[in-house]
Amino acid sequence: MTDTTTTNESGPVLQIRDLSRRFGGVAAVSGIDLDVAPRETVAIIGPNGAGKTTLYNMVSGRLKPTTGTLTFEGRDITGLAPHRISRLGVSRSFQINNIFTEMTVRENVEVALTALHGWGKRWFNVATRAKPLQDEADTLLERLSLSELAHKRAGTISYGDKRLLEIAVVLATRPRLVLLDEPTAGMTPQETKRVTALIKSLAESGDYTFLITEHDMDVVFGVADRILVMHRGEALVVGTPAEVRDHPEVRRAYLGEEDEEDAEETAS
Ligand SMILES: Nc1ncnc2c1ncn2[C@@H]1O[C@H](COP(=O)(O)OP(=O)(O)OP(=O)(O)O)[C@@H](O)[C@H]1O
Repeated sequence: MTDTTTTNESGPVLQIRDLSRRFGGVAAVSGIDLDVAPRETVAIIGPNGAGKTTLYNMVSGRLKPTTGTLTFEGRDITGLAPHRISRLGVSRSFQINNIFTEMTVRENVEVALTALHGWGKRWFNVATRAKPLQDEADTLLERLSLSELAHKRAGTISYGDKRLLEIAVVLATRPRLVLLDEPTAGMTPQETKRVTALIKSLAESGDYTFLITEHDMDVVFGVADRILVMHRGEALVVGTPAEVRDHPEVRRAYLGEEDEEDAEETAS
């Protein structure tokens, strides 16, 4: 059996144990074990219907597990509501609908920062005066390559930039675990390349811990420290990109469910 856990001196950020979810007779996720260490980037991949979304939705609280446990920083979060899990420090990207389109790019980040600092509705007054907050917003915009768009209305920027802004907003809440759900979905190849490089640099900064689902294998192999490969609800293998790439069962799972050309791309 594959060991899908890892040990870390300071303990895992996220610990998944024997996690399962059934929908009637369908075992969407079965007996998943996974540890995500601090500052690690773990990607979940697998063919269509493998159970990635179901697993991801259990971690964020959108779905309750049928059995098993989820532990975040030593605390049992199994079955907690999404907002409670989020308040504990697990932030997920929302695919753009957490962006205020009428506000500028910078204001969007400032709103998220004021929420973090607990200034609530006074955000605008505070935001226009508080230098540390502005500096923090600038730093985040710079990290996401959005500085040049800081004064543009968020509704007017490109799709790829909106996704980056959305990541900036998520990071502004200083999450200790960031869930990115298909961060490059719907992007042009150029946008995908740019976003992949940025996620990689954020991951390499050592400031964040990421759990990512993604269909694009170039993105996955470009950013992940470890990859969990799911197949029919189960963990087929977890390992480094090199281990996963060379794993015969992974090749077979993809070869079995995709056409040969796709599978070769996946494995290359
Ligand atoms: N709400 C639901 N009700 C019934 N069955 C479901 C439900 N959600 C998922 N399933 C089933 O659970 C299995 C896993 O689905 P899931 O969406 O988690 O897979 P996935 O790996 O995310 O697939 P994809 O890559 O196509 O998004 C599939 O057989 C799917 O049909």
